[in-house]
Formats: sequence, C-alpha cells, structure tokens
Amino acid sequence: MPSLQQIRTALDGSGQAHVLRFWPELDSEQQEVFLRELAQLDLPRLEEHCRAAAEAAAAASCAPDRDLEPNLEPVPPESMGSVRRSDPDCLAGWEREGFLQISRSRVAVLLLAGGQGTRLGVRYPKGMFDVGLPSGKTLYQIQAERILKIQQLAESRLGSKCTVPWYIMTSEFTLKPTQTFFQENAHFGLQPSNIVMFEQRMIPAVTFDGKVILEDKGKIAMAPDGNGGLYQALEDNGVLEDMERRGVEFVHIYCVDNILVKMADPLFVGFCVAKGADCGAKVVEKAHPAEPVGVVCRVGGVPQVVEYSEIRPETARRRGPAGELVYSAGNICNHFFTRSFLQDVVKTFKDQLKPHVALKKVPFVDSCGNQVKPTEPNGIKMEKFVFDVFPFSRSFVVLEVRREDEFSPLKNADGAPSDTPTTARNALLAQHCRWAADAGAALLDEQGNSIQMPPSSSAENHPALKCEISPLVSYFGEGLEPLKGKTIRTPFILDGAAAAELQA
Ligand SMILES: CC(=O)N[C@H]1[C@@H](OP(=O)(O)O)O[C@H](CO)[C@@H](O)[C@@H]1O
Repeated sequence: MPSLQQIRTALDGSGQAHVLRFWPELDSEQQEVFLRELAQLDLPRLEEHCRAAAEAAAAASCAPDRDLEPNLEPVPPESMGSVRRSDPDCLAGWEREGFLQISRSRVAVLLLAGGQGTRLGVRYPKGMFDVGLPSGKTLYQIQAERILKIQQLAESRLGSKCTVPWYIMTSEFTLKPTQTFFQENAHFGLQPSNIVMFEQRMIPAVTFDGKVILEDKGKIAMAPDGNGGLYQALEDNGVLEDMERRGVEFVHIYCVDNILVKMADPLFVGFCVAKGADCGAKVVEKAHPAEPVGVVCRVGGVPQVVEYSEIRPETARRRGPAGELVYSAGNICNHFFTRSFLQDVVKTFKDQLKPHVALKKVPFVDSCGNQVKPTEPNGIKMEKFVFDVFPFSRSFVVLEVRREDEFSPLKNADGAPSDTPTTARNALLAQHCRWAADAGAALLDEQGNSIQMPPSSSAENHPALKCEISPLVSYFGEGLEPLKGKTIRTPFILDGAAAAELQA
C-alpha cells in the first residue's frame, strides 16, 4: 500500500490536492479508512480521468451527437430472427440447439448487478427487491429458480446432468449484501460453488471543472464504472479462466431488473449458436418513441446500441412507410457472447471503450466542511456500457421477442407511470394467467367471477390477475398439464406441492 506521502504527492501532481484538505481533522480510525480508499484509486490515471470527464461533460452539454444521424440505419433483416415472425420449425430447431448446449454445460448466465437502484429509491441491491408477488419472492430468488428449472429441463430432454453456472457482477455497494442474502437463503437451492460473485471497479465522481468530489471529509464520492465495467472486472477477477475451467463456451448476460428474464434462454442461445454469432442481442419492439430503452441499430455499418439518453428525439420519432418506427429494436439488456469473443474484448478491445457522461446530483462537503445536498447536477459520473463492444463483433445477430413474455423492467418506485414494482408484478402474474388459461384452466377472481384475459399489451395495468406459477414448476409455460379442465380461484400459487396435489 502506498504511504500517505506518496498519495499526497500523486494528488498534488494531478491537481487534486483538495482531497486531503480535511485530513488533520480526521481521527486516526477515519484516517486509516480513508488511506485504504485512496490507495485503491488508480492514481497514475487520475489526472487523465478528471480531465476527460470535464471535457466530455462540456461536449455533451452541446446536445446529443449530431454526427451519429447520417450514419444510422436499422439492423438489416438478414441478421435478425423474430419469435413473432420466424417459422415455427426454425424456432423449434433453435430451441433444440440451445438445450443441447445447456445439457453439455456449455452455457453460463452472467448477471449485471452492480447498480445502486437510485431511481427505485432503495438502499440495497435491486435483486433483493420484492415486488409484492403472492409468494413474496425477490428478483434473485426468481432468477435462481429459473436456473434450477432450465438445468432440470435440459437434463430431462437430453438425459445428461448439467450445470448452468451463475456469474454475478456486483459493486462495492452490492457485493456484501448480495453475499449475505444468498447465504441466508441457502443459495435458493443452487450449489454455492456454481455461483461466482465478483466486483466491478469504482471510479471517482468529478466536478464540472475536473476536481474529484469529496462526499465527506474523509471519503471520495465513488460510483461503479457502469455495466461496461464488466470487461475490466472479468480480467481483474479471472472470470474467463473460471469459465474455461468449467467448459463454458456461451454466456447469456442480463440486467438484474427485468422480472421476466429467461435465464439461459435455450431459444436465444440456440439462435445465436445456429447463426454462428459471436455476439447477439434480444430486443422488443419499442412501445413508443420516447420509451427509455436503447436502440439496437448500425452506425456506419457496424452494430451498435444508441442509448435512450443519447438519441435525438427527432431520430427516435422517425417512421417508415407503414407508420412503423424506423428505430424500433428496443434493447432489453439480454446479450449473448461467446467466451472467445469475451476473451478478445478483454485482451484487445476493452481499453477502446469510450465512457459515457452522466450528470448527477452528488452530495459533497464544501470548502468549509459543510455537507451539501445539491438540487442541480454538480457532478460527472463516467460510465461504460456493456453493449459498447458490439462494434467489435464479427458476426452479430438480433432476436426480437414478445414484450409480454420477456420484458418488464423494474426501474422506478411506485407512483411513476411505468417500470415500477406494480407493473413488474402485474406483468408476471398476467403471463402466468395466460399460461394457466392456455393449459386449459378456468380462472376465477377473488369474488368467484370468471376472469376475462385482457389483451397482453395492457396486462401490466390489470390488477385482477393473481395467478403465480413457481419457476420450479414451469420455465416458459411448459408442464402445466395438471391444470387442464381445473377451475382455479385466484389468488393462486402453483408451487411444487400444489402441482403434485392437482396431479393427484
Ligand atoms: C447501458 C445499458 O445497458 N442500458 C440499458 C439499460 O438501461 P438502464 O436505464 O441503464 O437500466 O436497460 C434498458 C432496458 O431495461 C436498455 O434499454 C438500456 O439500453
């Protein structure tokens, strides 16, 4: 660990002497903690980081990138598959391929869970959130059970025991609570050795004039380096070597907040493998031009995602001859990568990823040592995006899926118009009602009236649908034969015990 003097010299040399302004006021314990934190900074690159942040923020304030526009085009149809439009035999073939790879233990899932949940307004990892399902399950539990189920399905279809390892990228904010939560819940029935948690790096928030922000007298305001910090974290933690040891060849990467995520989705994995892709993305048709999702497209002939914060509203609103949005491929943060592509990224490309600028309200101590909670953005956070490696792909594909089956993200607290605990809960419950109805069950509401299924598009706002099917019973609506001809009064939870009872 570098000494205080070495750190002081490095900070002075990079124009950040103010960081130690309150050092004499700290007691010895606070000094020790602060010194440890300072020792973890990338001091040789600090000056460059601060200057780049200030410059990027100044450039970003001049409007979204206008140079993008003339080079932008939708993904060409030959790189796309669609669950809604592709031939059923094709879909079945892709699914078979996916199951084959899963059954050989060649598929892993990787969760991006380093975020702070600021918009949702919770102080714990988003994965620990309970959206108020009848079962009270959290996002982590639902995901864990989907892994258990997909392993089981692959085993029963192909007769070989298999493992889908779960890699979880956390940050300083989320690692400890996530570890504790998993331990307290007996890893939700998964083998602890098949869950690999690792931490992404943190970087300092910076003022508009390029100064590191002090959150407290002995604490720098740090933020995770964005979900694109993944590639650095893979290297820092030897994750690709771990995958290689386990024989993993294909990785399904996803964000923690989508309650409908299909872990290791055999159809998506099989589609990408069958197409010989090194990199793939799942999309849904955008609901409306201003929906806060990135757009999967091409820029200057190479695949890319233009993030919702960076696209010009006029571009997002552009429509084709039939009135459809030209840029309609909404990114749902479900990506496929081959391990060998990830290796290339880590070895060759990751340092070329350009950080994106986010202007945030960052609490700080002023020069007199007073705590200030700003009402306007005062700080710059620099984030890398996980999809910024798409341009390096040699064979990039996109699979369009049904929103009502695959995408209902949890971003905001209840009260917001969309992407809330309520919309996430309703989306899942409506999906399960559809599964039950498709299996031949008649559903009654709490008063005993027959439930009319609403159109899928409005299901997120339909509160009467209270049928929850455990992922341990069904992964995507399969295996629900015991429901045939049954009349079910909601709220209803179909877990393993209830399914056995129905069967009997
Ligand atoms: C950097 C990144 O991955 N951004 C993703 C991600 O957005 P967030 O607002 O960062 O959660 O999830 C969205 C889908 O929920 C996706 O549309 C968007 O492109």
